[in-house]
Amino acid sequence: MLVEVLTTAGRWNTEQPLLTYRVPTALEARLRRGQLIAVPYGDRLDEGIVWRVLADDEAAISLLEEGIELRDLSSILDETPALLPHQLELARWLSEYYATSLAHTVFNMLTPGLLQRSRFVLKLSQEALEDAMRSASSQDASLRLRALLGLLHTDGSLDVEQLKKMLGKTKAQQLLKEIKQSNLIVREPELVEGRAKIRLRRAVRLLVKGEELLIWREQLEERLRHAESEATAGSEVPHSVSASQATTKASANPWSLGTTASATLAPPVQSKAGLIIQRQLAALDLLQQSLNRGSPWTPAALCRATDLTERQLRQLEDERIISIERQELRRDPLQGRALPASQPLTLTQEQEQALRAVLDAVREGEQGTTPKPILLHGVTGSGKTEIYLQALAAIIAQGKRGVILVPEIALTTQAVQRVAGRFPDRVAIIHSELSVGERYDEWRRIRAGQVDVVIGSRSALFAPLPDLGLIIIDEEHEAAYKQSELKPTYHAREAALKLGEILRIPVVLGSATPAVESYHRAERGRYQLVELKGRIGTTLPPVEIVDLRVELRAGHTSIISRRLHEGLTNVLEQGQQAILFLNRRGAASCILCRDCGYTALCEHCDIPLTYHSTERVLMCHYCGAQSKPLRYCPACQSAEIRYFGLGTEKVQRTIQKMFPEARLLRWDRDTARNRHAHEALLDRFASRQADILIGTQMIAKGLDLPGVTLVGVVSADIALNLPDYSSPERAFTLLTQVAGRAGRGSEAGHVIIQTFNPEHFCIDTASRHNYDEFYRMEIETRERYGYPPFRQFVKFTYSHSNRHRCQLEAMRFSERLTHWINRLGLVNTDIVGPAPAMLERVRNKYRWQMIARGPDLHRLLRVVDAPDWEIDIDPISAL
Ligand SMILES: Nc1ncnc2c1ncn2[C@@H]1O[C@H](COP(=O)(O)OP(=O)(O)OP(=O)(O)O)[C@@H](O)[C@H]1O
Ligand SMILES: [Zn+2]
Repeated sequence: MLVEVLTTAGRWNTEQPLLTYRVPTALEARLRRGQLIAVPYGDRLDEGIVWRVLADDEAAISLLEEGIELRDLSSILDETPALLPHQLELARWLSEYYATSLAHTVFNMLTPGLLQRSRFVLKLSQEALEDAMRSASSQDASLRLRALLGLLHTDGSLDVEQLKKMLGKTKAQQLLKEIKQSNLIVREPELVEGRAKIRLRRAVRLLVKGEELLIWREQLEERLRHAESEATAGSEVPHSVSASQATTKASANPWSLGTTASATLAPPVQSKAGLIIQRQLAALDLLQQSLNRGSPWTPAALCRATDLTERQLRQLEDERIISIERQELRRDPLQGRALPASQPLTLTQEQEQALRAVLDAVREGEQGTTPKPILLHGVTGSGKTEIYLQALAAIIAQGKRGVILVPEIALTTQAVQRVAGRFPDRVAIIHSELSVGERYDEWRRIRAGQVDVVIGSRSALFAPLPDLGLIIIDEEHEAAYKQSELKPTYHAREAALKLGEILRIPVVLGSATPAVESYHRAERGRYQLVELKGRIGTTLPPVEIVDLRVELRAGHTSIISRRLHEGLTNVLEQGQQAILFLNRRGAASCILCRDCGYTALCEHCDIPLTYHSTERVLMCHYCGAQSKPLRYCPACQSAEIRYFGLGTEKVQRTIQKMFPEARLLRWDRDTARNRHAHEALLDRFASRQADILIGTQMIAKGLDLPGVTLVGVVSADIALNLPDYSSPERAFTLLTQVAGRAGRGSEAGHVIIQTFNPEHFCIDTASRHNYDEFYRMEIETRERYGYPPFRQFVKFTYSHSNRHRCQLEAMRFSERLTHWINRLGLVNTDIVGPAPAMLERVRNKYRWQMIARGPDLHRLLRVVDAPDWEIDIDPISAL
């Protein structure tokens, strides 16, 4: 039997051929696709993954004919495959579509820290082991070699890298040469375990049970009485805790408090020997109680609780009453989180229909046709989550399992609570803020089939969940589903669609504001569109637009308009809650006329220009065109041209001054650095310990807080003015989602949007919660300018510490691309740029980029060889 293996050897970022190895007969029966194995590679040992198992005849013969000698694989590192067959198939697609080497793609699908490192160790040779005396006193050995021999005698082995560190490179080389000549030490290749490890801890286990335990206890008690009578000859025999008392009435057990303080309840024991026996009895009681509790005692904790020393505890081990062993300690990311159990709700008619659509699609797949993905377009608060939960419950009842992807930030908050509360103990979580160990433990639970649902961020798609029957992507429009910097630059939605195709299972894409691209696909019939048009038991909140130009003209210069001030006053008086939202991204970069709302746009791209203060130019970050900064507004001649920017801190200060009594909570990247901080902030606001929440785009995501009746958007404009073709979509989505946080409870809510651009179609349509109208206008623009989804984009980025070199390489590369476009005869395909990236200088490196646009760029990608360039395929933004 032969196997094709992807190995960790060599450079992952260039395509490596699959290596073929022979399978030793002893391993044949155990070998599976997707298993991690050790293989010889040169004189090293490397880790690999079984890509394909080949029958002898077909492959071996042709290889033998070519005169290729095959080596045996060394061992199976893990019996349970790390990737399932459908995931290997997904990997193949990802690797092709996102132009990333197969090895790189596959190894990046594994849980972090899993892969083992290859190294060499020095060990004593057989000869040296057999004749230790002679080897140690070997005449012709140098002093160093003798010292090393001594070390190996005590330690067994030494890492060659370690030796180099100890001696320095040259001396180590000399010594290694000497080693080679002597036959006392051998150099062996080895693999070292990765960072992901099982956490073990020592635990005390009760070996005897029932009747046998009672007998033991009686014997101990007998010994206790004996010890006592010896110590206090003539006095009354003290009686200690009796067995029946301890087991039947746990609450009355004086030891159940885990301290010896309550020992005074029984007559005091006098002798030292008696005391030890009494403490041992207490330890038995505690162990017996913990049997039904599930969490075992560590020896240290048991000793602390009973005042036994470890030696005294070990006496029980010697007598074979207990054993002290190593047990796995699971690192549970949900530990300590309140997860209120939830029951299925009675669905509304709309929800019922949506659920039926999903389950029909499941059935279709079972009957052998690939079901269409479902785009679940439901307004904010229409109860999409409940549909997901019931769809999952239905497939679980059929013995299948499901994955639900949610935006990163939502993972730390409500989504997890809802899912974990519905399927207690049957949910695993995967996201980037978990520690390597937590992820590893969750990953193994998933792989072992111990969970029915995996909830996670984009990489959760790669968890080896068996019997996958349904994939749900909540908030499918979210940018976080795209991996932009690291290879492969995949979009989780696209990967999920591919998995759905491979497995013939439905993929449900849910959103109140579907990506323009997704809606377009639904229109063209690639997805089945299912809509939820109304909220449950309430209506969408009315949205009021405040024209900041009018405010200014009336002499009101505060960042909080009079209407918003009024709204906040009301909320505070009624004891309700408000959210104030502002978008800080790209702050201080857009140019705006405060009189007429004019923004400077590139004349070639219809995209807002960015001001570069160092060079004092306005620049289009899409095509690179530059122009002089403006002093007067070209539209109304006003001198009120401003660079707009505003931070959460400033808003907080202003609000605090206006409402000194109000309890404010600020939620942004500075106040919530990790998931615990997010949880804490959310808990505080949800439990009404604050009145007003001020935050950036983070707070727009999926929060369901019934106490919130007012949502204020401090400035809608920055979101509109990012120099990117996708910025209208982002602005609309953001405004609609933020507005959707108001009035979700029993009290009616409303929304106030402050803007200098009240007529802007994004603001206008968002204020009417009108997705369809927004979509019509946006798709028309996209078509007119050939933006996605009408053409594919690929973004190429180059960085270099020298600005000139960076620019030069960018120019050269752009010429090469253009050359290839012509050679290949790619129609309707061109290059925009090169231009400096939005953030031109990052960590002391200049960045230049360009965008290739065309109906299908894969032919181009196959011929360009640009290992030094970052290549983002289907970027979510042109910035
Ligand atoms: N059938 C039902 N009966 C009663 N209440 C329901 C029902 N379905 C959902 N709800 C409640 O309606 C509220 C909104 O639901 P949910 O948070 O799922 O909305 P959503 O569609 O995900 O919204 P968003 O897109 O804004 O996140 C929740 O508090 C939920 O408990
Ligand atoms: Zn331009």
